[in-house]
Amino acid sequence: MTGLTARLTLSRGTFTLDVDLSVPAGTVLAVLGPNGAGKSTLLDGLVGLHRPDRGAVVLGGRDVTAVPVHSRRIALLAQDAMLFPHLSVLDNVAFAPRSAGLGRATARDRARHWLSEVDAGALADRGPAQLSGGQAQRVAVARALAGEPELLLLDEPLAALDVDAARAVRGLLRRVIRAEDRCTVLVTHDPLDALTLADHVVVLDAGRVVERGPVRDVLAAPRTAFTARIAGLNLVPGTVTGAGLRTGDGQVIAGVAAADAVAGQAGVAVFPPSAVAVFPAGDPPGGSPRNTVAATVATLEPHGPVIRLRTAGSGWAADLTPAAVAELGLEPGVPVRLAVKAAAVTVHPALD
Ligand SMILES: Nc1ncnc2c1ncn2[C@@H]1O[C@H](COP(=O)(O)OP(=O)(O)OP(=O)(O)O)[C@@H](O)[C@H]1O
Repeated sequence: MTGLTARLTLSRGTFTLDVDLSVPAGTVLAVLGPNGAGKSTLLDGLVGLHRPDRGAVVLGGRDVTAVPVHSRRIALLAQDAMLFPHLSVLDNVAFAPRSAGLGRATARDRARHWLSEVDAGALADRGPAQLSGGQAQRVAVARALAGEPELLLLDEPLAALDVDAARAVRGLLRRVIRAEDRCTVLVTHDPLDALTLADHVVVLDAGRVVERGPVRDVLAAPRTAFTARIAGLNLVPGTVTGAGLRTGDGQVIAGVAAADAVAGQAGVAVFPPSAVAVFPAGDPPGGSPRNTVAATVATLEPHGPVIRLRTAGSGWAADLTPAAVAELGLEPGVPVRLAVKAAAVTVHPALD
C-alpha cells in the first residue's frame, strides 16, 4: 500500500504505547487524546526518535523501522515554528531541499515556490525575528513541505497561535497539506482541527486506540467520555433499551436509537449541551416528553457566545445565555434540574 502503516509497541518508563494505524496516501489522519495518552510518543515512534520494542513503520511500501530519522522522508511541523534564527526565511525553507542534495539555486527556487504557496513570498528576505507568530508558522509549513516528505507530521500546529492566526493557518493547511503522494498525521486537542483538516481520526487513551473512523462519524457519535467532551457532547453510558438507555443507577433516558444499537447491550446516550435546559431545583418542566435529572452547578465557563455549565452528580453540560445564568442565579453549588427532550438524544452502541 502507498501511504503509512504502523504497528508500534514501545515503552517509556511505566507507560506503554501499543497502536496500529494506517494512513492511505492522499489522506490526513487526526490523532486525538487526553494529556498523557501517548500522542507525542506515537509521533516520536513514527519519526524514529524512539525505537519500538516491537512492530514496524512502513512508508510508501518501504519498511523504515531501522532507517535513520533524516532518511525517512518525514517532515514534522510542531507548535513552535522553530526556524533557524541565523538564516533568512528563504534559506530556512531551502534548508530541506539543500539537505536532500539539491544545489543552492534549485533549492532556493523550490523554497520560493513553497513560500508563495503559503502566501509568504513577500517574507523571503526577512529574518525569523521579524515575523509574527502566524507568519513564522506559515514559513514553517513551507519549510516542511519543501522537503517533499512522504509523511507530514503536524504536532498541535495551531496551539501557539491566537484565534485569528490559527484560523488563517488552519485555512492554509487545508489548502496545502493534502497531496496524492503524501500522507499526514495531525496531533491535535481541537476537534475543529480534526473536522476541518482530517479524513479519519484515531482517539488514543492510555497508549491504546479507543476509537477510530471517519472524523464526522466519530465526533457525531463518540463512544468514550473523552471524545464526547472534546466534541462538546454529553455522553451517558448504560444499557440500550427499547425506548432509549438505562444507566447503571437505574435512570431511564428516553432517546432515539441508532440503527446499530441493540437492546440489552452496552450503549451511550449522546446529546449536545445546547439541547439541555436548566430549571430551578424541584421545578418539573412541562411540555413535550423530557428526561430530567437533579444536579448541582459545578462550573460555569464562557464557551463562545454562551456560558457552558457543568454539573456535579450527573456531569451533564448545558449551554445557557449569560442572561439566563443571571436570571436563574446560577453559581457553583446551586441545585438545579436539567431537562433534555427525548428527540435530542441519540443512543449508540458502546465499544465494550
Ligand atoms: N521520557 C519519558 N520517560 C518516561 N515516561 C515518559 C517520557 N516521556 C513521556 N512519558 C510518559 O509517557 C506517557 C505518554 O506521554 P506523551 O507525551 O506521549 O502523551 P501526549 O498524549 O502527547 O500528552 P500531551 O497531550 O500532554 O502532550 C505519559 O504518561 C508520560 O508521562
